[in-house]
Amino acid sequence: MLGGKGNGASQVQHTAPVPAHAVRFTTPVVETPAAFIIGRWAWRLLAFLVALPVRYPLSVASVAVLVGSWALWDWVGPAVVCTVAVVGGLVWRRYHRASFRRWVVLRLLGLVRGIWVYRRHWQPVLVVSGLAESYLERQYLPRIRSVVCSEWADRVRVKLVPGTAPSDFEERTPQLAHGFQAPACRVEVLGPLDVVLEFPRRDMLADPIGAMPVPDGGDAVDLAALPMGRCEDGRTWTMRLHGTHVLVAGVTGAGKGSVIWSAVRAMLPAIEAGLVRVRAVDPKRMELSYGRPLFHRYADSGEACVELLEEAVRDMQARADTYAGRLRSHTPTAEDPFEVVLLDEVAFLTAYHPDREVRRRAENAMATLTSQGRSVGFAVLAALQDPRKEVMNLRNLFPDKVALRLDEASQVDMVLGPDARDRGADAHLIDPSAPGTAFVRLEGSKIPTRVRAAYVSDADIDAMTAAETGGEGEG
Ligand SMILES: Nc1ncnc2c1ncn2[C@@H]1O[C@H](COP(=O)(O)OP(=O)(O)OP(=O)(O)O)[C@@H](O)[C@H]1O
Repeated sequence: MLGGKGNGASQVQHTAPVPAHAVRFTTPVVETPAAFIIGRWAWRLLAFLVALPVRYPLSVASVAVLVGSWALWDWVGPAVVCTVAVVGGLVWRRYHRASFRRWVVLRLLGLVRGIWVYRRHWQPVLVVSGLAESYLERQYLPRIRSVVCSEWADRVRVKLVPGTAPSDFEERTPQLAHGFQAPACRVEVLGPLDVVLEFPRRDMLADPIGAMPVPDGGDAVDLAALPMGRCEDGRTWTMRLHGTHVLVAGVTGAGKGSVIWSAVRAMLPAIEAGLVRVRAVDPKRMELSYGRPLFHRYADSGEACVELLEEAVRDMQARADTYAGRLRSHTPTAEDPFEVVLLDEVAFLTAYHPDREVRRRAENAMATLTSQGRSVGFAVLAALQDPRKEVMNLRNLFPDKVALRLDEASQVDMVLGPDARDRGADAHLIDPSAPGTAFVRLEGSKIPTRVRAAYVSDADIDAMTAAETGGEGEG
């Protein structure tokens, strides 16, 4: 029988725990003497006091001046110091508002928000969102190193607990944003165990941005940094077009037109000077037809669009032949202008056109332009509503992408790359009432940045075409 002594099985009570080992060694618990604990506290207090003048030089200097003046002149001293400080501050603010904001207002704000918003709620928010680590019944929390306020956001620099990774934070950005009552949270990795959590305080992109000023003259046009609109930190959003290709993706009404027109506007003097030539493919006949006089070539029907693309390919190959063995990069000149191919709703040609032959030829021409055009001064700026592979399998040939409002969360990574959503590029959550808002990866940054394209109105386009045609385009 199974339970019998003869089969070698020992008698075990059903409810008793089964020991993992016959002998268990446990660490002896030694009580720490109180003197050690008090000594450690005293040491930490001393280290804090010694570090104070280095960490907070202005605050420590102010307190020292107040105390010194009080010691020297009784209450008159602090009264005089405070009066001088207040009057000096008012004069400073009156004559140099920007530096006063940077050095006084934003620093004080950082101090107050650091204590009141972040340090006060740090432990509960991190514990509830699952970012606190436990080991041998002790809790380990990432440590706040500093809180710095800019005009639009709080940057909380954090030292991670060894053994954890920045991706733990990237996965919990919604919890952090809600926990600290911010509209969003972005994670930037500075180094090992060193990350910055960026919490926007206000939306610098809430109001529409008027068309950017047209550069003065062809020489002022920087094709590597065309002014397109504004970044969420208030800086001008600039976009490279020379030496790259740009894909602009967004649902209908997301503002693809404003990205295309802002780029054309930023190149206008160079177009007039003959340093840039634009070919426009406009199958919808709505967006680009308005500015026809600005374009070297324009096409709207399926067959004409493909012919335009194939002509661009022939020109590109002819230029590559003349450059072969002589030149390795392109500089725009009147003889060899920078050639831009604008494609509005590229899926019309690659997926929706009923004629399979047109689709095949369009895709071949686009693939050739995007894979060979960069170094010989050909760029493609294409707009697209649906970024899925079935619709546009050439999207990886576009090195730069702009993600306007998208339909689904999964489309964000299709447009901006695999980790874009984890890093806070919530293009699917862009407010439909803020067209032109997008996420882009700026040069030299791995973090997607929120931007808003300037709105180029019909009147602005009229003025641009009038300038090109010497007044005929007006009205
Ligand atoms: N940058 C912007 N700032 C403010 N409003 C904008 C901006 N861009 C577009 N809009 C507004 O949104 C409307 C739709 O924009 P637009 O036609 O550019 O979208 P789209 O993405 O090209 O849509 P579709 O694919 O249907 O052509 C415009 O008529 C305009 O009123």
